[in-house]
Amino acid sequence: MSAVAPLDPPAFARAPQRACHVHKFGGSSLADAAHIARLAALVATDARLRPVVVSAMAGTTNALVALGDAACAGEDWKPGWAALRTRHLETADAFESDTGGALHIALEADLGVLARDLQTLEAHADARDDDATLARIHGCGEQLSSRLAQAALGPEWHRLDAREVLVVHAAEMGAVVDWDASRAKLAAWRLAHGARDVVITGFVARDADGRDTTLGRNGSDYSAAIFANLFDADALTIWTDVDGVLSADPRLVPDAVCLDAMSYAEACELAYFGAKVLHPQTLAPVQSRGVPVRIRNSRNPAAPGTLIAPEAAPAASPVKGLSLVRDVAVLELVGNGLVGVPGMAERLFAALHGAGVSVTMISQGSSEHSICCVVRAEQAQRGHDAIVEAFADAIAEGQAQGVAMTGDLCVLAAVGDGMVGAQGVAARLFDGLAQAHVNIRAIAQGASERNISVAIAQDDATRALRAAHAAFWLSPQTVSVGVIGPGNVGRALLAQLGEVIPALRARAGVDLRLRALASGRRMHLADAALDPATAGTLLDEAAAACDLDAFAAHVRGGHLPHAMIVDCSASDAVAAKYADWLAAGIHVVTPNKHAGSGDWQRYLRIADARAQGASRFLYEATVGAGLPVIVTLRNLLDTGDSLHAIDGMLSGTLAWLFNSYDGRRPFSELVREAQALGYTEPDPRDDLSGLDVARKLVILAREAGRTLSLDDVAIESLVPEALREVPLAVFLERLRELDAPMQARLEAARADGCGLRHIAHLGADGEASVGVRALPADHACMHTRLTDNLVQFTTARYADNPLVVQGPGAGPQVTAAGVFGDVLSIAHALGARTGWRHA
Ligand SMILES: NC(=O)C1=CN([C@@H]2O[C@H](COP(=O)(O)OP(=O)(O)OC[C@H]3O[C@@H](n4cnc5c(N)ncnc54)[C@H](O)[C@@H]3O)[C@@H](O)[C@H]2O)C=CC1
Ligand SMILES: N[C@@H](CC=O)C(=O)O
Repeated sequence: MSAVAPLDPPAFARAPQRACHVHKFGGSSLADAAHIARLAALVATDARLRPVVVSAMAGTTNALVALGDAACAGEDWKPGWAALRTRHLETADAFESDTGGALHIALEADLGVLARDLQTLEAHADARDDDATLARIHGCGEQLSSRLAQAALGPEWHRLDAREVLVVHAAEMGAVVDWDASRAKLAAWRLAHGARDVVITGFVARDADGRDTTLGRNGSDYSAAIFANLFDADALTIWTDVDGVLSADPRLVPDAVCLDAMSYAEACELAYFGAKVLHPQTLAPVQSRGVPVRIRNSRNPAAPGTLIAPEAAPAASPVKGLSLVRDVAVLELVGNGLVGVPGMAERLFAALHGAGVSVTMISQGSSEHSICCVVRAEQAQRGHDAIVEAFADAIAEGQAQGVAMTGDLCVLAAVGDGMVGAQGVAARLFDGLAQAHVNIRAIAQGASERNISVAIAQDDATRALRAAHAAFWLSPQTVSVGVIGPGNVGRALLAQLGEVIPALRARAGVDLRLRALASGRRMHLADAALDPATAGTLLDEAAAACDLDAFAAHVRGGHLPHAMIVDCSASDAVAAKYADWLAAGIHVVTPNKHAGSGDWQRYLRIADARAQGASRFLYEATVGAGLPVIVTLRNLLDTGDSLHAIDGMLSGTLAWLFNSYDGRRPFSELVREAQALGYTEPDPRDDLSGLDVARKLVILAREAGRTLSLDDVAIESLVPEALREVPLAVFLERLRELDAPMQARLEAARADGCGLRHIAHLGADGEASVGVRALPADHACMHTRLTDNLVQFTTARYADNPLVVQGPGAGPQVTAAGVFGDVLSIAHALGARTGWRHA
């Protein structure tokens, strides 16, 4: 009997009439009659010899295990048996017309055997020790499903009960195939049945004494690989319900990608580390012959799937997949007396072996002061006690300090052939985990370099997996974005994002993903990226009530490396959240002036929070909309200049009003038009009262290091006293009350040869004022157009001829562009990350 698949099978078994392609269908591909019919259609197009290996119908094996347990416990198994019977017979109805009743008869016969076995277990306690009976019960699902598949495939197809040919024996590491015996039996079977296509039961086999057995849970994949070897197949396709092998568990990592190809070694590493690629044993029978295995989706046959072959072409990322083993514990033997003493490791692992404890990961520092290993949580106490016993003498004599056991851990493994000889891969992994604030408890990498494993707290598992995935598969400039306030500016920003995001991703690697949107009343949170162009429609009555904390938690808590909130509201309540968001590592961008000009203590808290969260707060659009006003001032100061004064026009609305107002149209009519054009604040009184300009002046003064507050600004308001406190709607109704005073003011200015402009001034001594001024025709501010802002910086360097920034200072499009500019300058700065290269 040979444990390893022989490379040279007997000649009679090696003489295929035509090329051979083994197909294996899992339970999900046999869920019902429609699936089974699809199975038949999928193999129909294959011109090669087609051995088809089937699992039981989805859920059947679990049901059979439960029936066996019930019978052993003397419980009533009949309702469960009847349900299985009904399911299979009803499925058979879809195919029965083709087989003239034979199918039902055959199924009833299998179900009869099942019932008899269950009865035996129920009635005879001593029969419960008979593994063969249980194996027959557990493997009954494949008997039934193979009959259904055969009926769907057609009368020219054979059916092979694998127990007739497959001989195995149980071993510590699972079922071992007796290749010579199996090959001889299959050859005899084929001689008797001809070289026709054949449906084969997966999972089941017999031992050398002819007793029924199984290949263990998920053994159908193993069956398929064994038959691919026995049939000398050129290819094996495993049909399942996913498009192929993914880079990580998609339930935990929404960005997991389907891999085109991987090597046998990579597939084995991932399988051992919990990724549901293939049963760990599966590859051995095909590996010895170099048979390529393709994992495909029977529900989406158009997808090419994942090819597993001896070698895989290098991929973009050196790491091919990430997997998690949950519920593990670290056992650590510590002792000064262990240093340099041969045999300590041997004693420890012998103790674990003796206790039947399997070791998942091993790590020992070169100091030899401690040895630690990771074991399954349910075996941890047993392992701990075994090590304590094995080292009882050393512990008693003080040479070993004892054995520490740390539970609630999991192991995250990064796997890939591309890691071999590559520098910087571990750095990238650890950097990703550090950015996600994940603490690493133990590290292991074998000399094969195909696998780096880290033990981490179980609570960190999802965050760690996402961070590691992002580190290898996502651009470092991938940002989870939440937008607040889809009004004039917010809507324009969403439209601009919608137009530019694809090009940004392709050209610059900047991957902005809109995952949350909120108005004052509603919010919509999404895991996958929303289309910014249409996202506004999601804030209908069905959307959730707006909760800014939940909003921020969602934006931050995603699977993406960075988070950013763009506040396009004019709300002080939203601005009050910035410090918390920044401290939590969320970048904030806004045209909202409340934070920059509001309470001084809050302003200071925001500055502290930026440092605490290593996050950025940009607000260029708060002054001059899309104009580079704040950045100009910052550059002047950062390069050592000192500010003397700021003068000019800081309101787009008031600029447009006074540029347009010549007395022919009432002032109130122009105010309504400015509002309709999106120039005004949500409440136009903020503009007319001078408050909006005062806010901008405070923002600039603070940028220059001054502790100015709104109360320090002398503000002239254009809003009559009687209209200052009334509701907005009433104010708008009574807007005409502005007309007479404004007409009088214009006429007085004209009488002096002047025109009207709204002017802001910040002086060297901190004096600040905003209000309407009558200016001569040759004044620079009289040569502005439409919504032009004109900001004049008088500084030490620009003392005689001030530096001027001029251009449109209001309007949704230009403001949104200013906001977008801030978003991009943050995203671009996120670029640098540890690279890798091959030695
Ligand atoms: N319109 C312009 O030309 C410029 C505007 N800005 C600033 O941009 C911001 C937005 O201006 P507009 O779009 O014109 O105003 P808008 O009134 O059209 O839009 C404001 C949006 O904020 C939302 N909102 C209000 N309170 C909220 C809250 N508590 N939580 C969440 N969302 C809330 C509203 O539902 C609305 O969607 C303001 O802060 C404004 O000062 C800055 C520069 C120029
Ligand atoms: N309403 C403001 C908009 C920009 O801050 C203005 O008119 O300037």
